[in-house]
Amino acid sequence: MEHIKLSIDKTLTFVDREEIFQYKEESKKHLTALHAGTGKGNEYTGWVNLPSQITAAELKDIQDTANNLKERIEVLVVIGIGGSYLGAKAVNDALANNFDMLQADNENPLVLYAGQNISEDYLYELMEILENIEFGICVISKSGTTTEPALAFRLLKELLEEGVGKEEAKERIIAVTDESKGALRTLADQEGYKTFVIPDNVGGRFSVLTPVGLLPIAVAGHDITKLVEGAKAMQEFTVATEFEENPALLYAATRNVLYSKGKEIEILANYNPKLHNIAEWWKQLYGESEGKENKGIFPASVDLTSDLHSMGQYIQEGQRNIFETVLSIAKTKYKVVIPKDKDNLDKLNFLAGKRVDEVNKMAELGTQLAHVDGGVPNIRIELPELNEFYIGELLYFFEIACGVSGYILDVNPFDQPGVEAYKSNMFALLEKPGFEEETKKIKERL
Ligand SMILES: O=P(O)(O)OC[C@H]1O[C@](O)(CO)[C@@H](O)[C@@H]1O
Repeated sequence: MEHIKLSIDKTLTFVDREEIFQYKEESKKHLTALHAGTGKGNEYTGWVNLPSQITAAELKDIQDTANNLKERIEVLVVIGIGGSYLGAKAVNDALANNFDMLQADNENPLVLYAGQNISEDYLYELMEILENIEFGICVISKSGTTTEPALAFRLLKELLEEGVGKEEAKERIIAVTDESKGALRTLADQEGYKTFVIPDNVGGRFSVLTPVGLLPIAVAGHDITKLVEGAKAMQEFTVATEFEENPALLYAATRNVLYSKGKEIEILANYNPKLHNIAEWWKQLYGESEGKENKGIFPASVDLTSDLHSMGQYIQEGQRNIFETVLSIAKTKYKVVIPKDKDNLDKLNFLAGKRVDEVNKMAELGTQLAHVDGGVPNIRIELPELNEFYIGELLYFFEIACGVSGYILDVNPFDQPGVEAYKSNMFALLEKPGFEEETKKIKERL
């Protein structure tokens, strides 16, 4: 079976293979600890075996719920923030037609997102559109108490109930949350919504292969069974494969060696706009997992070749504290051949007869060589093609590599204590009951 491929060859003018290979035993130990649940933050390692544990009955329940929604609605609004929406958006955008919104014959509901910001204009414009559309809501929050999604849900629930009545709204609202805790669980039980559970031992950023990601992906019409199969294939591959050929262990080790040499920023680059939100998901995964105790690689991303005309200058000649990881798709879905032009005013006839993808691939190779020459080590990840199976492999690959990498860095990759600071300031400023002391203190600083 073909898998996604990792190449570290273009880091080897910056680091020795031996420096990477010295992590062989350590990274294997960390992989074992993740599977055995014996490492730091082990109460949140339930995602490690998710792909092999998810049952056909669970997938069917998700698919049936998606099918039921599809019969009632034209738009599904996924309400969630961070890990409660980024995975679904990443997969949906990777697999959808680039111009999905304009496709009149789309038989699947359009998936939109809310609760991932607190912009009044965003919510106003969304509600304005939804007023004339048959819509449903999938509200997702593991804690069930996060302000952004709770606020959006309060508004959209009211809009939906006003539009179709409380009974029909109940059929169109699905809640994904904790089994027993949190305000969303209480509300969902009280209102009688269909619910799915985010397991206690799976943190938000590792939850894409639970109903958090799978339900919105199924509603958008993508094959969740194939997605899980891909993740399972990568789970098995990473367990069975020796370090030298193991993409996850090699990626974790290589990025840590680069980091130890001052390469503090990793840029995830793609050459296909459909992968833009894979990078957004990846940024939360690595940023929240590793950025703590004053340590961690800063995860950034670019869309190429677009950003070669904006960020390209910096990557080529700016501070030499970056390395790049390139996501490449071997085979396109469609074929577009460049035509010959009799006047050739644009001087592009030398490309006539070639596929657009050949140009894209040469841009990719040329950029990689230029960046390496400019002092930017390059890692390359190749997907044979963009489909559910290989996206599933990619998601699991990044997750398991993240766990190993976090352990090499010697942090707990599964907590995110730093996220609370802004929340407590915001509540103090908004004078939330219970924050009286904080309110007094923060007001003195203004
Ligand atoms: O699903 P929840 O509990 O609403 O959390 C959403 C996001 O907020 C965070 O907890 C950070 O505040 C992320 O880790 C998480 O993905």
